[in-house]
Amino acid sequence: MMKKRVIWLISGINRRMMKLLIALALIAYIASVWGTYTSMRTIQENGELQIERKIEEVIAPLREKIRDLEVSFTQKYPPVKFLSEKDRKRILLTGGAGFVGSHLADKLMMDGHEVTVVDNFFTGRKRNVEHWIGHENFELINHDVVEPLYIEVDQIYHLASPASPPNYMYNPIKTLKTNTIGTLNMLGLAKRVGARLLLASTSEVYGDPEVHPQSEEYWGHVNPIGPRACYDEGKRVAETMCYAYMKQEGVEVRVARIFNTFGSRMHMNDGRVVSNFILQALQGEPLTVYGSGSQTRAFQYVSDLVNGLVSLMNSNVSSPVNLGNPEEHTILEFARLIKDLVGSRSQIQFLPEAQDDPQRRKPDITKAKMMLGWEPVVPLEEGINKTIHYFSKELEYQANNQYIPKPKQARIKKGRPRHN
Ligand SMILES: O=c1ccn([C@@H]2O[C@H](COP(=O)(O)OP(=O)(O)O[C@H]3OC[C@@H](O)[C@H](O)[C@H]3O)[C@@H](O)[C@H]2O)c(=O)[nH]1
Repeated sequence: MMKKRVIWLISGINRRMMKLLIALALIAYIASVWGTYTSMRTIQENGELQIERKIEEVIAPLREKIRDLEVSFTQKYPPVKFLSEKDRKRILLTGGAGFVGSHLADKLMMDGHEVTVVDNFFTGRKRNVEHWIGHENFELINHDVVEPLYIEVDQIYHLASPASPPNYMYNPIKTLKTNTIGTLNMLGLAKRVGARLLLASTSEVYGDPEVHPQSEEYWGHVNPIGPRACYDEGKRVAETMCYAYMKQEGVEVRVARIFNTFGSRMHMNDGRVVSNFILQALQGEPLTVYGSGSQTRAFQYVSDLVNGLVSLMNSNVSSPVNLGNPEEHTILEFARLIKDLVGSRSQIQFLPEAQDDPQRRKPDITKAKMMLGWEPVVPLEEGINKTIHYFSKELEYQANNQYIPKPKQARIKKGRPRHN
């Protein structure tokens, strides 16, 4: 009965209806499959979105850190001028990580030159030039000028040598080697590559002067066998070498006779009067005056010296030139001035006078004024205040590193110092 009814129903549907029904069934099927597919997609997309959100949460702070690092990298160096190939010089700076050398490196870098600093780090410190490390115009080489150096340069500022009396007396043979063999090596390099060399000579070539103030014509009054001779005579023979290379080999030389200089980046243990007095005043310890304190000095701020050195290098003056500040003070006056500027209650303590200590010193800078148009511009008090600020910061830094420096005295060490 049932079977008959179905056959009757089917036979009642014509072919067209059949096709329509099949099409409808197909559409229904596709719609249901599509529905399942899209809902699965939504679930999947939601999942993916959540994962992405989670990843973003982790990555965002990292991305920020990278951005900060990129910013700090691009702002890392002090601004540097752009110089054309023609004006940009390749400059070698021996002793460039030291007190004066590092300030000179700053100026030459900021002027847009390519600077190679060479230092053996006896008194120089990496910290003094660390702000240039990685700069495309800057190179730092750990090298002792007593050994030859083979590089290509246009100018050489030859500053390598300990300069403070306790430091140069610490190892007199090494001081002599640095100023003689070291200078010969640098002159040899200048000759080979056709570079101009500026020697950082010193007011100490005038010894304990009998002429006052000291002009470049004065030949000096030096004890050749005293404790200062390693430096005084070392620099005197370095000058002699410069002029021998100039006359015999045609090397272009410049000789700066540098008078007492002070400023930031002087080593805490340097032992020179400015760093000693400031350190003692800041720490409330007695200011140690050697002898009666009636001996005189004239002090220049380091930025003035740096400008003088660059002017001299780029001038056509090949004979020696004094670079110093002619404002003369006794050491006792100087102790009182520093005590006042620090606002310290330190006492002044008189110690035995140092052997062969020059009694009077003051530069005659007529030549520098006339030939270079140079003279110091930083007033003494301004320079000292800047230096006091620097040393206070240094004391904080050292205290954080559990190291309290003590001023060094100008006494020769007992025993046989090492040298090489
Ligand atoms: O604690 C101290 C240190 C030094 N002094 C005195 O202060 C005067 C200056 O002494 P410094 O050690 O600062 O420097 P000096 O003038 O003796 O030598 C300097 O001369 C010129 C540069 O070339 C060198 O930087 C350095 O050799 C000297 O009379 C010295 O005896 C003190 O009275 N007390």
